Amino acid sequence: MTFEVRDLEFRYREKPVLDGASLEIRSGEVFGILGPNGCGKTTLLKNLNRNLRPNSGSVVVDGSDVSEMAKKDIAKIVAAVPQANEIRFSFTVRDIVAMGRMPFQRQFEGDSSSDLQIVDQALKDVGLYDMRDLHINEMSGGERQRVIIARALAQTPRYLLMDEPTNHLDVNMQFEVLDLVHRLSREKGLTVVIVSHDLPMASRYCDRIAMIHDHRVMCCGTPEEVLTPENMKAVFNVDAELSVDSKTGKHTVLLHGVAH
Ligand SMILES: Nc1ncnc2c1ncn2[C@@H]1O[C@H](COP(=O)(O)OP(=O)(O)OP(=O)(O)O)[C@@H](O)[C@H]1O
Repeated sequence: MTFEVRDLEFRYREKPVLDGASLEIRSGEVFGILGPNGCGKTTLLKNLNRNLRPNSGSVVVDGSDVSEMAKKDIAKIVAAVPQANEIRFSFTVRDIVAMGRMPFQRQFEGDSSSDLQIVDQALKDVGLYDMRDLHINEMSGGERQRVIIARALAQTPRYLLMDEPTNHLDVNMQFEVLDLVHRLSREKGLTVVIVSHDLPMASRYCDRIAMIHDHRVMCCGTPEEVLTPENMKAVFNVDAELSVDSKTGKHTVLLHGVAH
């Protein structure tokens, strides 16, 4: 089972963003999409679940072209955690997480007991079970972010798309959230696609990384293959190196500064 992007071209009106982007995301991996501001990471992510449609090329999930699938069928397989989590109405946390079950329900059908179990598990997974009856507008930015992650988990997806998921989170919560999705990937085979600016976090958690540069996938591979000093200089103009954290044995990126 894979998520494939084949020779994708995407323009906003006349503005070319992606031109010939191709990659393959493998089942069960944590896959990072990195690149500088404005290179098209969010645009690529939105093409994966047909939030946007490419001008040419295709996106194929588990053998099916997403352009030929019903939105509801895509939502049964692919859940998204978008970047901005504006929720205008005052729903409770539980109500919002329960929205993740909608692709599996008929119109006007209520939550079944198995839906409720899945919702409660998602709330526990993100540490919000005790806050389930609060209204979303009573919560902090980081707590809201976890509500949106729980809603996506309640979709019981095979693929979880996360756009800068740790943006509003303090460092402890960044580790909690990334540890959680990493564990779900290992234990339940969830495939996680993360758009990020955080090179140390990406190198620590991602099995493979795609670097977007000059409208295409410049390189794709393991952190060792992609996060070379040469690539980080070429793409971000920084002097940086991939290193192994002596305490955890995990990858990290040492950022020395602007390249000269
Ligand atoms: N709705 C839109 N209409 C027109 N141009 C857009 C739109 N959304 C994004 N763009 C432009 O397309 C380009 C790619 O945007 P995108 O958000 O995909 O980049 P990104 O790599 O995710 O950026 P960042 O790291 O800053 O979040 C940018 O130049 C952006 O200004």
